[in-house]
Amino acid sequence: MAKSRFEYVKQFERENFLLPDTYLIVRVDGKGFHKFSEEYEFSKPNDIRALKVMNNAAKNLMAQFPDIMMAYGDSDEYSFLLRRKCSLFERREMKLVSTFASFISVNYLYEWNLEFPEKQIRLERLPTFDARIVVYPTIKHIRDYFSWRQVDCHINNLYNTTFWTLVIKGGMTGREAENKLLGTVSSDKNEMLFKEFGINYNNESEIFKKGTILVREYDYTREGDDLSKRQQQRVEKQRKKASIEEYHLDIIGDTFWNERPWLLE
Ligand SMILES: Nc1nc2c(ncn2[C@@H]2O[C@H](COP(=O)(O)OP(=O)(O)OP(=O)(O)O)[C@@H](O)[C@H]2O)c(=O)[nH]1
Ligand SMILES: [Mg+2]
Ligand SMILES: [Mg+2]
Repeated sequence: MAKSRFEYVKQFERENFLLPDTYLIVRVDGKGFHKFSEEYEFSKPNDIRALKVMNNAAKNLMAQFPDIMMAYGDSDEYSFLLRRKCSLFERREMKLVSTFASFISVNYLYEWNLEFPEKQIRLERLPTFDARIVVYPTIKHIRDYFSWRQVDCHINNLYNTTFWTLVIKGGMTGREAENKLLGTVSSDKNEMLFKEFGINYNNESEIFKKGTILVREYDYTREGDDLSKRQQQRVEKQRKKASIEEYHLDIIGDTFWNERPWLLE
């Protein structure tokens, strides 16, 4: 094909092919959801319907890309684990990051319209998401990564639950509640909720306390380099057909990982 004299500009493009044989985690996060949640009047501290929108958008993403083995989400964020052998977009970083960000944004809007037909999204505040991708070499990193996000969910949720209880039930201003919580640890907040408001934090919904785990569940066949082309295609097909299950587990710990060896194949 004849090249135009302008074609040389293409040489300036750069591509980052992510390290092969490593786990990839893509994390998406809603842009300015503090404002977004105020504008569309999310319940405080947690809006179960908004979480459902987020979870459904993440499920759509998993259904679209069978290389996503599992995902974890809370608040306005989701982390997706891509399998070690993933060759999606030839592991091109920019392709992966931009596709995930745009896919989650449009799916969030789509799912929002199904869940909240009464709350129309306005052009001035559309839901948009950023995305980043991190390469991890070992299973330990992946397990620690998901524990990190889940602990973060717990810490934020305990804080938000106490903060909004002080404001809504305790009649404090935001500033007053903030000051009261300054320097407190988990046990202080638990005690505050219980003693002053009769709320046992343990009885709060699991989805709020522990976040949501989405898992691609299927009959496990060991993969690896030694599979024939035919076997590989069979495993590939299985992965595509696999069901995507939603859990709200106490901890993403040993039992979770040991029961699902294919996630970290
Ligand atoms: N009331 C309410 N607010 C929520 C809920 N989920 C998320 N949010 C809001 O969304 C924010 C998400 O936090 P961040 O992602 O750190 O902050 P952000 O405002 O999105 O800012 P950037 O991510 O930096 O663009 C929270 O701080 C809350 O204000 C919810 O269920 N209810
Ligand atoms: Mg955000
Ligand atoms: Mg966030």
